Amino acid sequence: MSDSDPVKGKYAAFFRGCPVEAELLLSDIDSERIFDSIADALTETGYIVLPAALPLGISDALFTRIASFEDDVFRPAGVGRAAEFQLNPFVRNDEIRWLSSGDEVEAQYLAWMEKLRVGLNRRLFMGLFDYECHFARYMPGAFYKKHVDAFKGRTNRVLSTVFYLNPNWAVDDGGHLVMYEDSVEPIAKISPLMGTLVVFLSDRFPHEVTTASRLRYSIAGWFRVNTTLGSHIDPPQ
Ligand SMILES: O=C(O)CCC(=O)C(=O)O
Ligand SMILES: [Fe+2]
Repeated sequence: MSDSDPVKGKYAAFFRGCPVEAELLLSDIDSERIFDSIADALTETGYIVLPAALPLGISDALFTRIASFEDDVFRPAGVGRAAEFQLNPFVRNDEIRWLSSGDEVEAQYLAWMEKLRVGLNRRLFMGLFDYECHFARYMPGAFYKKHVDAFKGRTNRVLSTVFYLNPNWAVDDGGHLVMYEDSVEPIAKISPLMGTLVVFLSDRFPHEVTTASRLRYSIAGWFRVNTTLGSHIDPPQ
């Protein structure tokens, strides 16, 4: 716990002697501030890049987990949902594995995203209903061509997240997330560096993953709104 931070400093004396509770509470104070920044950025520009949003222990554990998976844990990623799902290796050739709360480490990531969901609904009334996410592994040479995660009015995915798990990534390694808005010029070019979290409005920013020269790990996820219609319970779109 650091006394130099004004908010932490204020509570430091109070919590001296009970470090576990203090750290837990302080990490909540940290995440509330991060949720403020995310909410402000979504209102102002529609996206944010945060170099170290989650507690370091969670990033490290997620990296250890994805790096320990055998090859057969991953499935080739496809394009389109449900009945429209198809493999299209000319568009993307990464491999994925969905997260589930059955694993302790994955549960910690999902729990942080649940706090973010509640935090954003409270601040922006976004009506975020649930969250789904998968690990992604891009082998050297893999890419994901320019796409949007959601088409306006045709999807229940409203907010995209990407979290990177690549220690010591160099600019020359490629594998950038390149984001566009209205023009052909990119608005952002993001290195997939360990601990970086990107959050953006799903229907607003076409984006691509450029070819990487080394193995690239990430967790891509989407907050969804509930689009239950009549007898169709939250249909996939
Ligand atoms: O890994 C990334 O940087 C982005 C991945 C992506 O765009 C997606 O999975 O939809
Ligand atoms: Fe995407």
